[in-house]
Amino acid sequence: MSDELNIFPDAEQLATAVSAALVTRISELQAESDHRVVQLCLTGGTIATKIHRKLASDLGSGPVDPGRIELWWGDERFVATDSPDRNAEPTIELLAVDGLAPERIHPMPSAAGLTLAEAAEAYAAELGEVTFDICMLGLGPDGHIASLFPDHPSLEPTSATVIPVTDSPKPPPERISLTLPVINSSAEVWFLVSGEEKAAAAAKAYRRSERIPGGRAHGTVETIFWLDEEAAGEISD
Ligand SMILES: O=C1O[C@H](COP(=O)(O)O)[C@@H](O)[C@H](O)[C@H]1O
Repeated sequence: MSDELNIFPDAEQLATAVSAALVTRISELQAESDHRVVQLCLTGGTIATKIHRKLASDLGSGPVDPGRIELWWGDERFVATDSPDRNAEPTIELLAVDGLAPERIHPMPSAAGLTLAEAAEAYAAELGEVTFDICMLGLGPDGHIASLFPDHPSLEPTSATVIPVTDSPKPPPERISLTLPVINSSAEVWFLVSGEEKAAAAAKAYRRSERIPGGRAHGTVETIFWLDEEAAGEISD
């Protein structure tokens, strides 16, 4: 298990680099065999949205076969499907790349018909035994990843892969989240962090401080920190 740290001058350059690196990594994995489907878990958040914008054009014009990518989400806000607060739907709209297979796109359920607990169970059933090749994680200034918050019941040890989250300290209060065991079963975890307000959390995550959720997440093969200079401001090697 190894760590890599990549720092870029600003959020724009960070987003460009992450998108390009994703395209490279996905195409390497797909080159393993004609049938290789890449399991990619996306995150919500500000820097992720910038990356998805770049990815929309990079995926459509590069060596990747979009039909052999399976898309999952690390967390979701349990609100209406058309709410701007959702993580998945705005991303799916952005990533309208020819060739992406609709049956391989797995947004978490929205608040439409199911209770929060039922929605979490439904996503766990959909996910089954899937292991992510790459799990992307945003990081909050408080050190949260997905919808796992510090000093909050969402972080209690569990054998579940997906949990309902209530009383989220960050609105909206009801969410669905992958848990640490499933995140940490990913081959690669990529942290995406931008902005000065996240510098302390980024340093703690990089130092693997158990005090924040971000410090407890890692890949089984590799953990890559993608930061801009502001977010990297408190990391000293
Ligand atoms: O609420 C959330 O926040 C985090 C971080 O978002 P950011 O806007 O501070 O970058 C994100 O990773 C998570 O998916 C999202 O639901």
